[in-house]
Amino acid sequence: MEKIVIVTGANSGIGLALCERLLTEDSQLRLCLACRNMQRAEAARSALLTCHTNASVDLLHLDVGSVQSVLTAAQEVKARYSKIDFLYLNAGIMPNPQVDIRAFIKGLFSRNVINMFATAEGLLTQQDTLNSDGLQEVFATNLFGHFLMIRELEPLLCQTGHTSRVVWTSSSNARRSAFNIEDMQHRNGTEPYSSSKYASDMLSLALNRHKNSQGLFSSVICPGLVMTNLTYGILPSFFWNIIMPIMWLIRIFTNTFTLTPYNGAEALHWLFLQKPESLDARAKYHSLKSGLGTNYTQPRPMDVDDEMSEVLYKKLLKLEIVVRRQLSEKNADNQAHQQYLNETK
Ligand SMILES: NC(=O)C1=CN([C@@H]2O[C@H](COP(=O)(O)OP(=O)(O)OC[C@H]3O[C@@H](n4cnc5c(N)ncnc54)[C@H](OP(=O)(O)O)[C@@H]3O)[C@@H](O)[C@H]2O)C=CC1
Ligand SMILES: CC(C)CCC[C@@H](C)[C@H]1CC[C@H]2C3=C(CC[C@]12C)[C@@]1(C)CCC(=O)C[C@@H]1CC3
Repeated sequence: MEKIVIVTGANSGIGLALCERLLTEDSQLRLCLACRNMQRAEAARSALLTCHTNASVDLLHLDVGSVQSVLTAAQEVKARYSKIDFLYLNAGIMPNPQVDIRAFIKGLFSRNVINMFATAEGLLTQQDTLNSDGLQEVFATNLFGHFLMIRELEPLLCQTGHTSRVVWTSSSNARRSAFNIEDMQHRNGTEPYSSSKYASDMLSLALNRHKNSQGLFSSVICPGLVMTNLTYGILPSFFWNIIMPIMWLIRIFTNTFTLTPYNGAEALHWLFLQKPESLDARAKYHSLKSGLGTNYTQPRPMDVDDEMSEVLYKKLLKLEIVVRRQLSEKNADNQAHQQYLNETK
């Protein structure tokens, strides 16, 4: 039977590279590109079909940062498919990134230099905003929208006799010290990206605890440092091109500089080939590239604990109730307003 695979943020970067790799791996699979920008999604679909002429590639409109869009997209998925084999939760943003140059120069001469290049610890801050649902945008996009998607798709993801997988594209930038359980949306800090990625690590652990018995398995990956629209938002592309030889040099010391989307998608692809029972719920699977040019996947322990992941899971469930209520009130208001307009006409 054909495998159904959904990839969020599939129109560029690591998501698109993953789609390409999956179609090369299994020409029978049914791939669904879940994207907010349908023009770019069409372009991605055409590019994939150029190399894989007979492939089944569907498009789904999904703005994972909008509650209404997630609910509508999930309805559409339930109407189209009777099961989901893989749901890759890959869409992500890092708005208004700022590199702390002084911390970077200081770090260059410290013993922590390799770790600094691998994780960007102490180097990066972002400016976050509120979205139209009243949620912090980074939290809503990188974490909550995906959580809501899983909740909505539970009838397909948790079926007796069938195993489903969700895979989070996390980051080496995920850090416990950037996350505060009392402020899970990171309203008050300057590292919303790091916080949201750490939250996804914890949520994956909680999902495994609650859902493995219902056939749903969750994993977390880190793609390494990859040249994509996201990294071109941190420093301009010409700068990255100039320092490329240095980056190749750094790769000898930290294999995390995977650099191309193809390499970055290594762990996502590797997980597609693994049996879920063989995976470690507490591990993050890293895409790595050695100095000699070999791609490989390596599990590394995550800095997560059961207790905090459980608190986060409960808080997300509570927030889900709140946003659903707010949305139905908003929709009822809109309907009443529309009715009023029709009547006065
Ligand atoms: N590049 C890197 O070095 C690293 C990246 N990552 C993670 O990898 C993932 C993919 O990023 P990457 O390929 O690098 O960057 P890209 O910017 O190329 O890809 C991000 C994708 O997410 C989509 N997206 C963003 N916001 C939304 C939204 N609200 N709804 C639906 N789709 C959305 C983008 O679509 P659109 O075209 O509409 O913007 C795009 O397709 C992200 O989660 C990122 O955090 C992790 C570690 C390192
Ligand atoms: C190579 C140098 C001369 C200059 C690069 C310095 C920094 C801009 C980069 C060093 C480590 C990088 C890094 C990321 C962004 C760019 C760096 C800070 C990420 C945060 C990008 C997104 C992620 O999810 C993880 C990356 C970790 C490493």
